[in-house]
Amino acid sequence: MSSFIITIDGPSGAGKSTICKMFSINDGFVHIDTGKIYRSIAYILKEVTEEELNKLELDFKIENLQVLFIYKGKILNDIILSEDIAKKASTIAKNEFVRDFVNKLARTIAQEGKFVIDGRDAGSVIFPNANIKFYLDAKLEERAKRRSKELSVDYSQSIKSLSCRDEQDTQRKIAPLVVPKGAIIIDTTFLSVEEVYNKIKSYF
Ligand SMILES: Nc1ncnc2c1ncn2[C@@H]1O[C@H](COP(=O)(O)OP(=O)(O)OP(=O)(O)O)[C@@H](O)[C@H]1O
Ligand SMILES: Nc1ccn([C@H]2C[C@H](O)[C@@H](COP(=O)(O)O)O2)c(=O)n1
Repeated sequence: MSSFIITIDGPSGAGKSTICKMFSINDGFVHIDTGKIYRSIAYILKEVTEEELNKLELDFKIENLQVLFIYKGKILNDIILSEDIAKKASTIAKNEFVRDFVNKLARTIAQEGKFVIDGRDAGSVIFPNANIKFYLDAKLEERAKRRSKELSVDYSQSIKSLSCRDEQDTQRKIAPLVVPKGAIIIDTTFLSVEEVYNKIKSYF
């Protein structure tokens, strides 16, 4: 069994999922969004305990090169996009047992084929031997602008919730958001989506 793995890490709103989707459409990579696994757990479980998580039957299927996360027959991907779910996801992501669950699921999915995987620790912890690693960044103000446009929420509210998540995601003890060893850093603040994609492609 063999797989070709690209990891893309970075803070919320840096443009990771957007670029991963382009890799699916243009280059045939299966996209695994590890944030969606954290969000699914946050959405399903009222209280996230190790016992509840061990019983959790979170299924997945790959459709059109996207990994869909399924609970009791319901696809969760499009109903876990709110900033409230994201905040809860960021909070539960501090737990070691939650991280172990997510890492195991991501590795199970990426067994054979071409995968582009985004998150906070995709290249540092989940796939340290990835074929190529990227770290996308952007200024907080630009990320908040993007997020408030996408979710139709107030800009100052976006600034608040993104800074709170940045703080939690970079300061936690286990697998904090870092630039993975060997990752190529791209600041997307002043780049269009196409410019970011072309820059990444120039490294292949
Ligand atoms: N280079 C860019 N220029 C302008 N807007 C962008 C750019 N990249 C992404 N966006 C927009 O910013 C928003 C956030 O992008 P995206 O969801 O890809 O970020 P992300 O890094 O995956 O965030 P998260 O970790 O929260 O999932 C989207 O609405 C997307 O269309
Ligand atoms: N590899 C990952 C992916 C996600 N998380 C946590 C931290 C994020 O704030 C939250 C939601 O992620 P998003 O969908 O915004 O990418 O999930 C993490 O800790 N590690």
